[in-house]
Amino acid sequence: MAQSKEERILNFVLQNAVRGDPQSVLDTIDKYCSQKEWAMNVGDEKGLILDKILEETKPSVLLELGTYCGYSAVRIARLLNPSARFLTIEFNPAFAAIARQMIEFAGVQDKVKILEGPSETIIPQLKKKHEVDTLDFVFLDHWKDRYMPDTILLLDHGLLRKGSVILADNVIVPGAPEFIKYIRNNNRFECTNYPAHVEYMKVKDAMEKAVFVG
Ligand SMILES: CCc1ncnc2c1ncn2[C@@H]1O[C@H](/C=C/CNC(=O)c2cc(-c3ccc(F)cc3)cc(O)c2O)[C@@H](O)[C@H]1O
Ligand SMILES: [Mg+2]
Repeated sequence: MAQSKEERILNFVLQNAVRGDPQSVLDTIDKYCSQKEWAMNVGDEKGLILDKILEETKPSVLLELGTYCGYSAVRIARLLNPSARFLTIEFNPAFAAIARQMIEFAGVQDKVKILEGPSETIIPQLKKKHEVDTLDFVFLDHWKDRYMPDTILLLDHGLLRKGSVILADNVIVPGAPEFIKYIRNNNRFECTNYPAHVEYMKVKDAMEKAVFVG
């Protein structure tokens, strides 16, 4: 069976990165995706914005929507303290399998748990089935038309508390206009925009941080 792009990225990492070294996994994915095949990883420029916000927030309980190949899961997990709990939701089984191998190769498997399935099904299960009380940090990087409904779902299920940080990728390209309209006009969130570029391209993009004020 012909290999998928995602399998090619994973194999390039397995053959070129250093096992147990998350930074080498990130650098190797970025090298492959900037030189050989573009892929929708958050990348290093927006990744550094993500790193800075994580270091400011120091979250203990985190959720990511849209694992894909696991680049941002590795990026986030490498900065967490051992007691932190990080859940990432992915509904494509092939991508989840690749991400699992990527996370294990990077050596961060003890900090990340991949939950396979659609976010709208899993979010309502987080409290009872996954023993989550509230989330300190949420990274939105899945289908862009899901950012708003899933944010509302998080609110409806009492998963946000005063100070919870939501960080959304791609608010310019591909764009998440209804999410931006919703979150910037909702006085329960304080929003900050972080201009950047689409990963591995010169096209302008941005990330949006929304802090829940309770
Ligand atoms: C049902 C809810 C739900 N539940 C669970 N998992 C879900 C899900 N909905 C989606 N997934 C998974 O998330 C990932 C999708 C991510 C979608 N991301 C972009 O489309 C994107 C595009 C560009 C770009 C494309 C073309 C350009 F020209 C420029 C930029 C750049 C970026 O950074 C981008 O993130 C996949 O793994 C899905 O399986
Ligand atoms: Mg993205």
